[in-house]
Amino acid sequence: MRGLRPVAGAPGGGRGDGGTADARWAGPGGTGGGAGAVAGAGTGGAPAETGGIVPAEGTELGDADLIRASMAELERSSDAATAYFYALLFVQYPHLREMFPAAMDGQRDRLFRALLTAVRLYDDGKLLGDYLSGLGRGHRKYGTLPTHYPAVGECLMAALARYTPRTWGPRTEAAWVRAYTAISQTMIDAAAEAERHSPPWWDAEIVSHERRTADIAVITVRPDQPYPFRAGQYTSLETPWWPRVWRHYSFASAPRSDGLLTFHVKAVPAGWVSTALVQRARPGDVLRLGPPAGSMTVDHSADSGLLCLGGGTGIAPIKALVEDVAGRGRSRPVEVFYGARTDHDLYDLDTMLRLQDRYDWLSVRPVVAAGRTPDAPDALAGELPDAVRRYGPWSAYDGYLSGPPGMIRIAVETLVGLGIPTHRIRHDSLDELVAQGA
Ligand SMILES: NC(=O)C1=CN([C@@H]2O[C@H](COP(=O)(O)OP(=O)(O)OC[C@H]3O[C@@H](n4cnc5c(N)ncnc54)[C@H](O)[C@@H]3O)[C@@H](O)[C@H]2O)C=CC1
Repeated sequence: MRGLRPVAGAPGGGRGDGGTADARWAGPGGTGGGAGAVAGAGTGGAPAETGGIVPAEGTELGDADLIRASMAELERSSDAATAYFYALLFVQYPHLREMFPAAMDGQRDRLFRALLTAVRLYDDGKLLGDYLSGLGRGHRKYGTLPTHYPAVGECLMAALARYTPRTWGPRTEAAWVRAYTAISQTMIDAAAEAERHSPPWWDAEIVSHERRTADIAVITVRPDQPYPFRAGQYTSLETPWWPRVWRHYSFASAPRSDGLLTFHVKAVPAGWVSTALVQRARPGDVLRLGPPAGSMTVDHSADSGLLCLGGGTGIAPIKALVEDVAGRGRSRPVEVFYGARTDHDLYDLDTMLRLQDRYDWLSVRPVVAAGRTPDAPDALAGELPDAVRRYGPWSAYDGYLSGPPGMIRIAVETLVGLGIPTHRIRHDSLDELVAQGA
């Protein structure tokens, strides 16, 4: 796999032959060690022919093609395949069950989305490496060990073999074995590296809980150890009420000298974690936080202006970005469009307007989708992307987008149409956002 390092000490001989015949999943072997050999794909075979990982020149593309074709076939039965995968995993390795939430619905989607993301990034070694490293660091909070990867690999191969009958064969299996071995090793290495300087999770006590509307709370926590992160990033969060159910929340402030962290949470229908956080959580309750993630951060080496669109609670990381720019003490135009369904939903408008009063480089424009706006008489009417189109020019700005996935998709199109190239538009992964906040 391009861009991924070869597995140090991977079992097998490393023919790099593009996957003829009998490759078997044998598990990664490098840092952290301990990942023993297992038979693959239910075929009960000999240890792997997986060594080398980066196949000989010319065979890489073959692997990518084989895996993409396999994923395209899998997509049609992804629900059944992931259900089969987990059923097999828990039957064969019952001790792993306790690492997963009681209800597995969301978890099934997560596995499939992670695979899709890895396949989508397959040809971009840097992005793929970053993504997998983040995944590896994030898995520490679940108690994932290097020895767990072969079990997952074995069940994944079995699920692929069963649910992709048209594309499955020795070459595809070999391609998957190489890919999974490289993926696991990258995750294991990243986890081992993170272990040297940070805990697997942070306990964080709620120190303030402020209900802003019937369904939105602003929650501030004190982590038990210093929590390093950058403005614009997010974390994963677990509540005591829903063990092993983790949800993502963006930090609503830049790092503060008192070490406190703030989140904006909206209770969404059927959102167990968000509803518990808004309705049940109180000061004194202790949450768990995973490591920081996300790359919607400010490039302080540039001078370009920031065009920020924050939809609903998506205003949280935008506020953090504004504080970050302010903290650098340099004037840099920052234009914030803050959208909500109704004026009543502009729960953080006062804070944003106070920031605007303080900084002459900052402009904040509320945008309300629906009807009359007695609570925010100056608000623009319409959807966020439409409002942005009425101003500009924006081609010299970098775009920062935060909010519902539908808004982000349309805003990307809008900003590209207004002359901002995609590489200068930042937002969190839409795959991650789908699971955000629920
Ligand atoms: N880092 C991030 O990107 C963050 C994302 N979020 C996400 O933001 C969302 C916030 O939810 P709510 O407050 O209920 O937002 P909401 O549904 O009330 O919408 C907020 C704004 O987005 C606009 N919008 C929504 N869907 C749109 C679409 N399809 N096209 C164009 N504009 C659209 C609305 O008009 C409104 O201005 C959640 O999905 C949450 O997961 C929250 C925090 C951070």
